Amino acid sequence: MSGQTGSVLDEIIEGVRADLAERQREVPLAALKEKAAAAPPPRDALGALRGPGVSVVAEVKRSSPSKGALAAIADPAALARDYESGGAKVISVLTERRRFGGSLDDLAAVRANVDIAVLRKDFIVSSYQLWEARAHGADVALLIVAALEQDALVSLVERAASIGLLPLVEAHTEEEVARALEAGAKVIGINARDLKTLQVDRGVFARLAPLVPKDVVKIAESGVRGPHDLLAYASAGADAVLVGESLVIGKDPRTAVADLVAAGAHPALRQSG
Ligand SMILES: O=P(O)(O)OC[C@@H](O)[C@@H](O)c1c[nH]c2ccccc12
Repeated sequence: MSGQTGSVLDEIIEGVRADLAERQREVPLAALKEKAAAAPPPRDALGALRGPGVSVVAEVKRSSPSKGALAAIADPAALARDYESGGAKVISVLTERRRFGGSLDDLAAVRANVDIAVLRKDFIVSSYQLWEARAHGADVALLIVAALEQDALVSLVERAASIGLLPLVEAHTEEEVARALEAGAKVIGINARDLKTLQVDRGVFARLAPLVPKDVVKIAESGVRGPHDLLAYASAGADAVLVGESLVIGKDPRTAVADLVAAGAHPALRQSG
């Protein structure tokens, strides 16, 4: 590290901006727009997330800033197919390269090999990245409140929707939830991990969920080790959970997803039983 005082998030975004500038030099926006026009039409991710039970969003993630290397994932499409056959409703693909080991090629490979909706998980700071997402077949794009000024958040939420992407707006604090709602988010992810410090606090979801109106889909993100964490999030009001690490480090991702899906199928019954 350089000895600067920036948070982990600041450092990640600095790298993202540098990589983005390079891609922008290589691929003109007009070319991306043409590619987006030729991409398969967006899947109904909102419908999938609102479906019965707790939906599972399963993530393709090779490494993370907190843990370093997690799994090699030589064939992201095969992993995504396992997730899909285990009952995942959406596949999340980390496309950030420096800290998470992902790429747009991973996104395209996953898109070509599953039928369900696909989320581009990255640090989106520019509408160029939304066009990239759609051009590589994404149906959903993550927008992280902590990474964006409010004006930028508002315009990226609108732009995402206008190009057919469902914006998933991520918050970690009360103020960020308010900003997400202000920006018109219909799907809010509440991340248990503070991206500035990388600390996980699974209690964040239960504290923030009551601030989100009923008609807004709530996704509990990070820290799901297995069915009992899913049930805890479900009882705090989660419509869906987003799970990465525990799936990629396990031996059998298909069964791991299926176990989560089974736990989420009848949460109300399980809580009272
Ligand atoms: O691996 P976990 O603890 O199951 O977490 C998955 C997901 O929530 C996490 O990867 C994540 C949530 N928000 C993000 C924003 C950027 C990068 C990564 C993330």
